[in-house]
Amino acid sequence: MNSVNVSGECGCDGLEPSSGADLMRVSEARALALAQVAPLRDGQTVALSDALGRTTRRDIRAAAAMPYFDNSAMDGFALRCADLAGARSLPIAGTVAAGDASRALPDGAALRIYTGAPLPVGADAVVMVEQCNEVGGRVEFNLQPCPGDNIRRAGSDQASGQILVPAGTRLAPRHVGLLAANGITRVEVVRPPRLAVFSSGNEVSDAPRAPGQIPDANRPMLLALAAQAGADVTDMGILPDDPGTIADALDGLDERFDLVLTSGAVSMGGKDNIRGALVAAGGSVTGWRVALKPGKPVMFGRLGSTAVTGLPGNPFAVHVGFHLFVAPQIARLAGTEPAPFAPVPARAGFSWRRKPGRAEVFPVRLRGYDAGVPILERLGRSVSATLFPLARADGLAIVPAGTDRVRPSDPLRWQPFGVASAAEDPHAP
Ligand SMILES: Nc1nc2c(c(=O)[nH]1)N[C@H]1C(S)=C(S)[C@@H](COP(=O)(O)OP(=O)(O)OC[C@H]3O[C@@H](n4cnc5c(N)ncnc54)[C@H](O)[C@@H]3O)O[C@H]1N2
Ligand code: MOO
Repeated sequence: MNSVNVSGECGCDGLEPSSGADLMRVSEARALALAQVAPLRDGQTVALSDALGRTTRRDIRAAAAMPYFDNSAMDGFALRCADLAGARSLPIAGTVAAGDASRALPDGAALRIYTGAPLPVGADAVVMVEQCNEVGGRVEFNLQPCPGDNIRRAGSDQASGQILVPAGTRLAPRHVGLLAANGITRVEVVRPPRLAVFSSGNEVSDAPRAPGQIPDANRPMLLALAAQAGADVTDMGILPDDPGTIADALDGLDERFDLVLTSGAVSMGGKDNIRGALVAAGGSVTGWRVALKPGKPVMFGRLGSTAVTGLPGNPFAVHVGFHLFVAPQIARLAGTEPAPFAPVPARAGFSWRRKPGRAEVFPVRLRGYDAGVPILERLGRSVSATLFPLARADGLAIVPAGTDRVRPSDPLRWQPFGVASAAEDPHAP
């Protein structure tokens, strides 16, 4: 891991270019990114309707066994199996629907019952309506039921006191559903990490007019990525290429934010001021430059107790840096286990000769499946300044630093963005 001295203690400014040999490996950089943050301690209680994407602070336990009461799994007829001995039909004594109070099953009779209705006291089976004929106030059964048929027993899903959702879970719609099913309307969650997003560069503008100016791609993208990852995001605008102004903007941010994100001005150019400005603001640079393409000049640092992550300016490098380093930082702050990057196995559907030395992340499209394994097509030409190939990708794939060649059907690992659009899985139901 390379730690960049920017304090001046060695008599230099510590910002000289370093050789390729001291680039951090991606795994080292990720560990360093995570070391800049610690799980937040403060919690808050929110309504279940506001809990999506928030992280549970404690185990949430079931207050009662579920289902609450014995009930019917089908629309049909509830009966006592023994009453059918020697008979094929029973008189219908009435109807019990979901929402009705529990009632008793008269001796030698059946009750019409609907799904979810409480099982009548004395009944021991439900026969589906499809397996019955109703004739003049009686029901004829086309099969001999067994005790327990089509009954959902009280407590058969979960016991009282059982953990429904463990601490450290980022709440997804399925968790919201389970908690709602248990009558839970408020949950204790971790305060969302407060995250500040800056862009930088004299050329970057929200309303480009002058020649040489370009629209800001990184700030809107980072705000969207961070919000999706569960952070409480603040748009801090665009910093000019001026070290003093950047240092002033960073000064004091540690009191307001858990993580500060910048993009641009972290490489070798005369205007690449972020590292120096962080030090001038009283912070420190804990690592810089990763053997990663795109995203080599990434900087990790701290300002008081706040992590400062400096992503490069090139927009695709920003996207990649977010997934590899910032998403894990947000997860750790929020108290969840950071997910591994690109854990899904796939195979190449392309050939590619490349210069080894840096791990490379590239946009891919799912072309199809071979015996259930995704076959990926590589998009774009490894240009980190463009988002165009990324926008039509199904995910990101990664090759290790030593890879100089990828042949068709070579194994790869990838990170799908969600449901892939194009390909049909022959193994799909
Ligand atoms: N001599 C070297 N030059 C460069 C190196 C190197 O190692 N030695 N690294 C290259 C790599 S890799 C990258 S990535 C870039 C990153 O440089 P910076 O982080 O300093 O970024 P900038 O120079 O400020 O900007 C790079 C590029 O991105 C555009 N940009 C910046 N911010 C935005 C934004 N918010 N929205 C859209 N586009 C943005 C900027 O205009 C530049 O074109 O450095 C290489 N150079
Ligand atoms: O990080 Mo740069 O984007 O490798 O070109």
